[in-house]
Amino acid sequence: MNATTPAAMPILQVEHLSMKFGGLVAIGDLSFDVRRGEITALIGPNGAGKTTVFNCITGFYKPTEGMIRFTGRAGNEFLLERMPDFQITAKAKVARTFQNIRLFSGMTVLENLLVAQHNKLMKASGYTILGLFGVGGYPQAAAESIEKAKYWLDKADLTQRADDPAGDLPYGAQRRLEIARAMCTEPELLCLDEPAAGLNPKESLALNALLNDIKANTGTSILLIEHDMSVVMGISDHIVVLEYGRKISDGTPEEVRTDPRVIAAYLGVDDEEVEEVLIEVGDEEVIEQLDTGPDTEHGPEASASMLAGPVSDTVVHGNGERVTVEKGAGKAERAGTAKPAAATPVVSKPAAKAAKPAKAQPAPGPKAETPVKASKPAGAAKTGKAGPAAKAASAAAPATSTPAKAKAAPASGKAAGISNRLPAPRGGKADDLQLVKGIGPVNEKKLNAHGIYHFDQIAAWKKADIAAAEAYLAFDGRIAREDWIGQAKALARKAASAPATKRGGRK
Ligand SMILES: Nc1ncnc2c1ncn2[C@@H]1O[C@H](COP(=O)(O)OP(=O)(O)OP(=O)(O)O)[C@@H](O)[C@H]1O
Repeated sequence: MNATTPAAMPILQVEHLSMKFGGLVAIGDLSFDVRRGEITALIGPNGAGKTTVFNCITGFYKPTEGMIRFTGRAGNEFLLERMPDFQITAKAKVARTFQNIRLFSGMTVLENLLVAQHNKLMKASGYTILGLFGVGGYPQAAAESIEKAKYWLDKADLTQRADDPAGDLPYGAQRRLEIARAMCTEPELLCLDEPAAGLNPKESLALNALLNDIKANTGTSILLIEHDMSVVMGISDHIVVLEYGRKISDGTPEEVRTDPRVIAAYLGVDDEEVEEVLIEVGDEEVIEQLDTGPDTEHGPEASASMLAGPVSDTVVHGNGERVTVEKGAGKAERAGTAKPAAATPVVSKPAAKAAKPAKAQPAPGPKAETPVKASKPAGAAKTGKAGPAAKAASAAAPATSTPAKAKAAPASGKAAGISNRLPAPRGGKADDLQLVKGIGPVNEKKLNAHGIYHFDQIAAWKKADIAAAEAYLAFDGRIAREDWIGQAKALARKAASAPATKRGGRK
């Protein structure tokens, strides 16, 4: 088999794709391949253009420019941008699921799988009532459809629920049913839009198993949009990263997870996960340099998309390598807050960095396997790194490290918009805000930078403060969802009654 046989050809070639909505460029000159039989993930921060790419591939949108070439198993070639959506499904055999589950919730699980095969059954009936009464190939097609439905019920671990209404299934099972239903159409390419959204870790594992099974046993190629990095990194062969509608990285999970441009785009994950990714990458200095807050010149005030143009910055790695990083897609940037003074690199920071000798990059291979916690000491053990000493110093004297930020807090006050900021922690000792579920180390740092150090400050937040904090942390609705105020009130009460020494205790 040579490189030009259909089996060796990518199943999908996206070439110079652009999609404009009026003046907004949702996708700009995007090119990437989906290789046959592989799982390709499309990731990026919210609004990066992922769903728009899906909508162009599946015919929901006609792209402004560019070509989407689909090559089937038999060598049949289609230019999807020229086809109506129903033909993309029927002829090119591209199936998709949506961000929001779209099942027939009143039908049983089995019926959902049979309905998916409606076209095939109608064809077998010859589109006549006689077909339904057994004339022609209908009975055989009906039997095959039931067999196929049973097969996918089993694969999706739904056999026990076959007769239950689809709407009664738990969320994770509904997601698997959607995929099983799509698979009943025997697609060559399966496009999944955030299949792990809302799943718990156990359900995510079940989803991974189902997708791996599809890859191993059906020959269906998978293109998925996903924010859940455990799914993306766990099952993808190939990852394409978008930011502001442009491709910023394209490679294996290992290549992408260590790409500073991807780290800058925060892998489309929440702040706590960013920290984990950076620790895994082993280059803590990158986050320090990227954590400079929103860019006022190129940020969301100018545009929610790439109209603002790429924002470049040069990041110096621990090993002395200088890498130009395109920034600006961070959720905080899009939140529309002005750049807080606290976020501006303090004068001492570059000096401290300059003093740091080059550090060895950890070997890429085993690092991916290394648990986050285990990789921490490795980072700290890097040759001659000044960081650990600095960290030790800050651990020993937290009050002296926070005031540096605190001094900057008043300047950032107006931008922050949180009413009860403090210039410094009371008594020089901040509460351990990480005790509030949903506040990780990165968010604690950000809150401190905004003059929030104590549980009672969070407990006293009003609606406007929550909105301001969410804009800064880029947590739409999360503070209310996780009841930070309630948690903080309880923690404040506990802290008030506990001896002073316990206030800063970790979880
Ligand atoms: N029909 C539309 N009309 C106008 N603008 C649109 C339309 N569809 C998408 N956009 C814009 O295009 C940009 C990309 O949106 P898209 O939904 O593709 O991003 P995404 O990466 O899928 O985001 P998310 O992860 O939040 O789903 C956004 O700025 C969005 O507002």
